[in-house]
Amino acid sequence: MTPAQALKEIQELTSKINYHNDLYYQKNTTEISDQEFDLLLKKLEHLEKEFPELKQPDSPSQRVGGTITKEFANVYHKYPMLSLGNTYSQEELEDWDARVAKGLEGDAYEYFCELKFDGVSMSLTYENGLLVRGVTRGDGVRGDDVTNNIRTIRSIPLKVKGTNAPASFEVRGEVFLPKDVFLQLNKEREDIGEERYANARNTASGTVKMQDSTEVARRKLDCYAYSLLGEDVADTHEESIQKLEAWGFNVSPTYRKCKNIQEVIKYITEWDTKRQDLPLETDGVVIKVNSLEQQERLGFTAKSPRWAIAYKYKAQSISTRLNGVTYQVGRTGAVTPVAELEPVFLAGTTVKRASLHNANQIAQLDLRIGDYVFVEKGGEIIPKVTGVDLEKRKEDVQPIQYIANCPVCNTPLIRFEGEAAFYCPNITGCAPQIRGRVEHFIQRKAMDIDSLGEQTIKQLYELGLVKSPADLYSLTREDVLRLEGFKDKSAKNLLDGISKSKETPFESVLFAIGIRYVGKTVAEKLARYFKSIDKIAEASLEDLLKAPEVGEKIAQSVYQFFRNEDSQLEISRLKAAGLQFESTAKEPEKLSDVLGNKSFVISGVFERYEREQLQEIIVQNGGRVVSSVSGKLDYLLAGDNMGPSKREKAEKLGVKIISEQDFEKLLTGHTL
Ligand SMILES: NC(=O)c1ccc[n+]([C@@H]2O[C@H](COP(=O)([O-])OP(=O)(O)OC[C@H]3O[C@@H](n4cnc5c(N)ncnc54)[C@H](O)[C@@H]3O)[C@@H](O)[C@H]2O)c1
Ligand SMILES: [Zn+2]
Repeated sequence: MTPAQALKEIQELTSKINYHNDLYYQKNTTEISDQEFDLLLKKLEHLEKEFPELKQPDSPSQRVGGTITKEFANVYHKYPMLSLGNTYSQEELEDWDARVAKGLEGDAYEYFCELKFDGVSMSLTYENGLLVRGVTRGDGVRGDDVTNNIRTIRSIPLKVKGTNAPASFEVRGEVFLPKDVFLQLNKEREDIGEERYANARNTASGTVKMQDSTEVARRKLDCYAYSLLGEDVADTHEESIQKLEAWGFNVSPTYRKCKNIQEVIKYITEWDTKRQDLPLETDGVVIKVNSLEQQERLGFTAKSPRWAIAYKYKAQSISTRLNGVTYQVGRTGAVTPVAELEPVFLAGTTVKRASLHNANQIAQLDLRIGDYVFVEKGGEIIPKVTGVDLEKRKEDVQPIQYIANCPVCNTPLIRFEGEAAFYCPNITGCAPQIRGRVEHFIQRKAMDIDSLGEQTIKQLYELGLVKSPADLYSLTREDVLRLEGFKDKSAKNLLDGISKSKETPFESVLFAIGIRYVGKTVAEKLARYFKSIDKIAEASLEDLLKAPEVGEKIAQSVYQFFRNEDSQLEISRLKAAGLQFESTAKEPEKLSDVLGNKSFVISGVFERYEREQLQEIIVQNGGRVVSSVSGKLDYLLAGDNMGPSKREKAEKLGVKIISEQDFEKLLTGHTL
């Protein structure tokens, strides 16, 4: 290769890798697999070694991939947070072992193996036994201070156990979303018509950087601790891990000390299949030299330690024939394409179907029936199609024509602006949408009618007895006895269950009626704020936006829902059936008008009040709580750890920024 060719390639690789780094770390998405990414980086490193003078100033081989954000305060790391060198091959692992041996000049050494947890790394600082800071890796030198969010993670001790921890130390750990939590979260999102999250890692990373800690708490993040830093804290990594366990940190019990690289390889082989049963995603094994003194001797490169390496498992992928594409219609009318495959054995199970994200993905992959496609198993139960084996493509294969009509009711499909999915707009006449709405309605978090299940709903629909949730309330004993397997007693049970649901409180009813984007939390907030369905139905877009946590998307959806004739009819029938459409929660007493209709945005954490308490106090005293900073806002009530971007915006717009103490002054009638 000539230097000119090398330069061109180095420049191209540099900008390509930087592009994917930006997607991965800033936008929490990916366009290529980790393995492809790692291959690009290897290529670049290789070329840079051969032509060191051509290395670009922004080379990704010299820096940790992430960056800091504006939404959080930035903190310098006491010890830089680096990346890990990685390999996918046993041979390279043995080369690394040889380099370690050479670096240690013949001294004996041991390894310590841990699984490579796939989440986001976190630095946790403890002082006098208390958690004082949680900071993201950021660019490795500085990270985002996300302490408030980290405090919501139950497995991270706020106070360490025992009395023998040093006065000051730092713990490194991986924050992750357990697989089951991730699946549940996606199920809930699908249920209210939100797009599914692509994978658990990206979702964990996005969650850690959310502005609202109460929402973070609901997401149920978890954390595994894997390193301890401080002065004279331990002699070996093993000892650090034992201390972390003793102090109450959550350490994955999957680690093992290994005498040599052969034992390491045994560990790697063993966990390749066993790791599938772990509660979280893992993508490899991290191998560390056990002695901390030896770690120090081996030192670091620009972006990773020489005393550790990540052995990454190749994604479990296989190629098989795409026999066809079928389409599923969900409760919200969203159409999901499914790949029908020539059955193939992959990672312990036979795979016949795989998910195709949406029409865009089919076009992007340029999929054709009869193609050989690569199928990959990630954390999801259903495998996904990741690419086409072009070498095996036959000449006569035709591009896939995405369907134009609903596969169930034949209504022409529509697409909403800015969304990738196609929808069947026949809300009241399309079977899976109708059944899905009833299933949503009866679920535990909604009306909680456990005497009804999917099968019964299906039968009720097929017999023409239930076409909407309201129909449930006019079912008779005779109707129910027509269902297969129902006798006197079971029929009575079913009807009693339906009847009892009339007592379900308003906020659950509001969730049950299935307004798009209105999940349980939002329903609770709306119910609390507006008090009755009539108030919500009358609310203008502007009124809706004033409710806590309601943004443009939710406001639009709620507004449209109540202007739709079918929903109006359904609500009036449910009202007639006797469901609860008013909040019975006690009205917060009006205490005064001292805040004179002034508007407040609440941000950050407060010493003496919870956020919700502040909201209540403001309303009780004649003020209003709004969700975003604008020129019309009267006060930004700022607590600790408020995002700098909010502050900046308020300053720019000339909005008064007030403290907790200022707020108390306002309450006693002072002006500021
Ligand atoms: N697909 C893409 O477009 C894309 C883009 C950028 C990065 N990536 C992926 O991210 C990787 C680079 O990310 P990186 O620099 O964070 O490196 P890395 O994720 O490969 O390794 C370093 C990280 O491993 C984590 N880790 C998990 N378990 C650990 C343990 N037991 N001990 C120590 N650390 C542990 C830590 O969070 C640490 O920060 C790439 O190799 C690539 O796979 C993919
Ligand atoms: Zn349809």
